Amino acid sequence: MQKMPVVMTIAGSDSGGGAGIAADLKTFSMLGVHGTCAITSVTSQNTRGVLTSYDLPPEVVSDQISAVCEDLNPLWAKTGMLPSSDIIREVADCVRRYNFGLVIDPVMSAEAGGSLMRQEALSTLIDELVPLCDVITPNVHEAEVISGISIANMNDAKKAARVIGKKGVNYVIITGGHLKGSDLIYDSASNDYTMIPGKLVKGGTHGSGCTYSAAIAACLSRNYSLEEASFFSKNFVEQAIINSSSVGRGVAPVNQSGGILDSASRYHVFRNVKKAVHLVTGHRSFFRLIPEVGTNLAMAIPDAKSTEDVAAVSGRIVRLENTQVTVGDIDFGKSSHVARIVLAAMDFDPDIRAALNIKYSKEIIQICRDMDLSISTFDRQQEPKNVSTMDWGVSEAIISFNGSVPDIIYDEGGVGKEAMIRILGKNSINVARIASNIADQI
Ligand SMILES: Cc1ncc(COP(=O)(O)O)c(N)n1
Repeated sequence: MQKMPVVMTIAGSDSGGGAGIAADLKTFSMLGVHGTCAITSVTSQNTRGVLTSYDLPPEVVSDQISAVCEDLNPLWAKTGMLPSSDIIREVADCVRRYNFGLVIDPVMSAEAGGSLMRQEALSTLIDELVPLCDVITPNVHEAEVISGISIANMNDAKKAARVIGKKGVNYVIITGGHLKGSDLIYDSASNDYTMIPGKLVKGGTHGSGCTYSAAIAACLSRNYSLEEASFFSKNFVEQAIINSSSVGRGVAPVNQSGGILDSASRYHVFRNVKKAVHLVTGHRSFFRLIPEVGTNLAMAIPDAKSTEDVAAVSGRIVRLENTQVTVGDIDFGKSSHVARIVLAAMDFDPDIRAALNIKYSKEIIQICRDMDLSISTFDRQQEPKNVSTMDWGVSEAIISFNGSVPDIIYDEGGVGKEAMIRILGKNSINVARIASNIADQI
């Protein structure tokens, strides 16, 4: 039997399942560590805010921590909601007694409203627990409160991080919802700063801070360096935000499984495109089908929303004498043309996720007919101004085919526009096989 790292969260419960121990345990589970928990407070909460909270007696908090530590021996823990000075002191005693590594997420209030910490507890946290921790992960607002410095830009964030570092923390990570999406890591031993670049992603963020600090603790327990842990955790939270779902009427909770599903489907699509590219580049006569503009072969992840979700050959497949070669690597977001064909087809049938373009000739269309492929067409002369040809043409061909996606969509070109055939299918290997069959016959 394999041995999983054990990680503990010391935090509040959120009845709405979005933040606190719910977010932490979901994160631990997604990151392959065994999650344990010590509950500090039971909040009656939903996506619209905290209604009431009931703090557990401090000794019940330390009892839970002891029960976990004396059996499961977690090497890392994270704290979330620590509502009172008494609870913070119990936690500090436990950190000294059991000596686990500690990540502090200095939770002060709920995003949707409601304080999660008594006023007097803040100085206890700073004076008695912060000096015992390895990493603290405040957002900009929390960093302002702890450091007393107001933060408008990266320079202010650096000053605040230094002040917080002086309280006895090894690493301060200021998370960047307000720093244009970038995070700042301050290493107080070497006085170094590292920026982890990011982007502001759209989606629900309830539980994002909890998820981030839980991911850091999980990564550290798997022996990631702090920089690797922050890089990974940032990406994990971005994916959790992008994949959030509005399960209630307030702020949508993040979805920890989003990133993993996304990476898994990207990996699957990447491999599929790679095999498909091998099929056509290894074919003895595929070059005969390559149009002037080159061929591309694209496949989208399920639920693709933009060309970023579609993998293709970055510089297309081109003819080189009597062979065909790829120019550039397979990657997501590198094809606009063929990727748009896929996205347009997916609007009609989400199962059709791959496309490949080849040159047009009457002979090739006849071969397609003989192969019993379904065929539709559009006329470039009819194209309205200010539309994307791929979106418009592909939709036209599908609409005139009674709304279902045919195997082949072609057009005979226009002034300065090369005529083209597109092969569509469920995955890129399928369309590459069809292309190879056509090439066999030409
Ligand atoms: C029990 C508990 N812990 C932490 C948070 C903060 O999370 P958020 O700021 O995303 O609401 C919360 N709302 N509830």
